Amino acid sequence: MSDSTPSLTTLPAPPASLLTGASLFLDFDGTLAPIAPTPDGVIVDEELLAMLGDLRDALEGRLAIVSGRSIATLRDLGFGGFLLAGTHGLEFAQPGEQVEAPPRRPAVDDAEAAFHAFAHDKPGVLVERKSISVGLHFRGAPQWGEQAGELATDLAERLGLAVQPGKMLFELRPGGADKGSAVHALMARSPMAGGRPLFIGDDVTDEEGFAAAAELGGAGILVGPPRATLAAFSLEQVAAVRHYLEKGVVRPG
Ligand SMILES: O=P(O)(O)OC[C@H]1O[C@H](O[C@H]2O[C@H](CO)[C@@H](O)[C@H](O)[C@H]2O)[C@H](O)[C@@H](O)[C@@H]1O
Repeated sequence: MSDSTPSLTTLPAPPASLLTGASLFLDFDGTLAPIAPTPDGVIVDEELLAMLGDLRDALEGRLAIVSGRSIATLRDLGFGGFLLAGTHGLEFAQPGEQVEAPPRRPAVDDAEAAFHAFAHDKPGVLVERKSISVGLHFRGAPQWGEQAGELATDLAERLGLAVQPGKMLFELRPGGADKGSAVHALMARSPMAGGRPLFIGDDVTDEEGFAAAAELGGAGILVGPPRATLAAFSLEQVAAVRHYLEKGVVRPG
């Protein structure tokens, strides 16, 4: 995050005019889909995919999904036709093309084994195996959150991995990238180059995306209640994001 002073006041809603000429970066969980009790409890409906497809066309291709999910999972969820940045900026893929990603490190397997050892006698604690990272979820058993965080921090130090905090979640992944670096990388090439970056997200991992969008002359839109943020605008919830994005879709007739 940059040194700018974060704001705790309620931010204004984004004007629809921001969508004109935008290069749009969309987070997934908590932004395009409401938070569900478990990672695989999320549903992506056909209507959302169709609306995003229309919006991408209206923006001449300048729409990317930038998520903490792996690209394999984003494709399974139905986003195969979109430009994707996965695993918090570590993976990239153009529609239908191979994923550009670092290999899965043995250290991530070691972390996964340690997470399983921690979770096995704690109902509600869940290990999420991802392509090049691993998550420890405690949404189903919040009382274990503090210990989960201590374990993740300790493992990160011992195994040379980065801790990525999330919503009721700690992930371990290789460092060296974040959603901000993903925005910079994508803005340097087609189809995202040339537009004004607009990053919409809800989680702490989206703050680097807000910062990068602002650095490049655009803005961030925070989804959810006020908090310390580098976003300039806010939308209350997922339904409001969808309503806002629909304003950018040009339909014949
Ligand atoms: O960058 P995002 O697209 O927001 O992804 C961040 C993480 O989202 C997922 O976990 C979160 O959503 C789950 C489903 O709603 C919820 O059960 C969990 O508590 C949240 O932390 C996903 O499972 C992670 O892999 C993503 O990194």
